[in-house]
Amino acid sequence: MDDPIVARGLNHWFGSGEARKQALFDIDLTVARGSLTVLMGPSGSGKTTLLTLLGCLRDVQEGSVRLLGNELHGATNATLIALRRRLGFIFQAHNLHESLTARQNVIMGLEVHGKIPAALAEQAASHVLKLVGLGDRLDYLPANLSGGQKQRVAIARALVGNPDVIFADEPTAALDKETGANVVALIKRLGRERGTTTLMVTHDNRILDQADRIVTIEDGRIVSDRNKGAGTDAG
Ligand SMILES: Nc1ncnc2c1ncn2[C@@H]1O[C@H](COP(=O)(O)OP(=O)(O)OP(=O)(O)O)[C@@H](O)[C@H]1O
Repeated sequence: MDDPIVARGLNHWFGSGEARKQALFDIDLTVARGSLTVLMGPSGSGKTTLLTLLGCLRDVQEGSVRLLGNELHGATNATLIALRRRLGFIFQAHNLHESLTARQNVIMGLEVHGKIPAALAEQAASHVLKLVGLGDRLDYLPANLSGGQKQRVAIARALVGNPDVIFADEPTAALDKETGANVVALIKRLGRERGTTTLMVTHDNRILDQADRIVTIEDGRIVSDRNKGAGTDAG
């Protein structure tokens, strides 16, 4: 099977004219199916820019990104929309709907898949909320949840649609030790059992220990690529 993420000669700029600044330089990266890859590096090094480019949240300006077999450079809107349905995003700003309960927020993660019978959607949402340790908070509103609990709702929402690829930006920052470990264990299990591929920006040591691979970016360039598991290789 094709590698789910293949970037070649990826360059990216922000701004225009005199203010134009290059954020990524000639990035080559191949990510193996089912692996957990961590992106790390100093603030401003380009981690989020790379994550959002690979996750089709930003247009590719120069170079190639093949995501799940589809070229993103010049891709049509229809292709991008279809692809996004196969992705799960966990970002720090959890963007939960304040008027919806935890379970209803997670059900929102299924809506991109079209109409799903309500009972089935509720069952799926309850199941993932239990997996992230919120089985006793299904009907709570975000206002009545802690920061870490809200983050877990956002994680459940990203996972409920069985994404092929998960893109995560510091997903465990607001979590206590045990919950953070549980979330990573869940991501690892999805990788093993379903071949879910995860690319994650983090400095969390608990995750670095568990990662298959650690890619370090500095000043928009990959400066180190450490393969801890088998089967993955630098692009
Ligand atoms: N929308 C933008 N407009 C202009 N410059 C930007 C924009 N987004 C990012 N940059 C610049 O691109 C570079 C890379 O930023 P990026 O957010 O990818 O870094 P990062 O490694 O994710 O940083 P952090 O760890 O602080 O989140 C930085 O110099 C940043 O200032």
